Amino acid sequence: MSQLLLKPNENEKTQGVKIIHEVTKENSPLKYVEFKIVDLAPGAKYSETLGKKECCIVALTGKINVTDKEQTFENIGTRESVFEKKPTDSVYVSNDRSFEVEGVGQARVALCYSPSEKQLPTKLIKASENGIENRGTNNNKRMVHNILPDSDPSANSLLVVEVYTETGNWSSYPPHKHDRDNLPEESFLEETYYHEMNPQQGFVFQRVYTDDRSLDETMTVQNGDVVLVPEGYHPVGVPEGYTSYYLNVMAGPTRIWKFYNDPDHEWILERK
Ligand SMILES: O=C[C@H](O)[C@@H](O)[C@H](O)CC(=O)O
Repeated sequence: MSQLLLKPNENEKTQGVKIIHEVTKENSPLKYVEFKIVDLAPGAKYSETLGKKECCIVALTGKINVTDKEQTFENIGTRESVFEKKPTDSVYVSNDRSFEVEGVGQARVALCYSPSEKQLPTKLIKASENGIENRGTNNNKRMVHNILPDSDPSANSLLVVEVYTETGNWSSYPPHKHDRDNLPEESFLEETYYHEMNPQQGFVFQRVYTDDRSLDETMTVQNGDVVLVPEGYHPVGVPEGYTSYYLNVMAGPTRIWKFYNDPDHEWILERK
């Protein structure tokens, strides 16, 4: 199995707190992005102290209370399933702060991390503040919720977005990459994908590949899997009958999302 494909692995940290995914600089090829999926039982609490990194706490499903010991945000979260296809609430917490997340009911939380030196204000990112984009044409259509885009100055290096791709469509397509620190042509952003499928037994194909094909992995990705994108193009194809969801975390030396399309496939953008 590809080293870039991570299957969910339940690790009960404390009673009612299960770590489903934990991607760190120590256990992955990534140097900027770190990521966790945490399941919280009602009343269960997960806490963490951040060093020189920032965190976007995404209420994926269910409701949570979040505090950074100075502010508390209660009952945040808008959906019981990501496939309700509505934006959710998130909380940004900066470097050198602590936070605690409590499950109000059963909840799944994504913790999205990247490097941060200059402490910024803790911020509730309300669902209603997510920019919604409908991208693409033909069978390349997808809906994007911009949770923490590069147009939002609330973070130092972190970018967070969620994407819905319907039956028989492709997203992160035409294949694009952002693996060179070469602005204005291209920015270098590592990326993680946290995938969900509806119905749950579904799968998508995701390819991660470089121009020289020194990296060229095509993965069958299932519900709850994480895909790491240290470099390269990273298109996703969704089979007939299924809806794909993924949460993207991106970070690199400069907080700009400037991607470069694979020249072999960029022509599809010219179609009417
Ligand atoms: O680089 C960003 C990720 O590949 C996705 O967020 C992608 O942009 C989603 C899409 O536009 O299809």
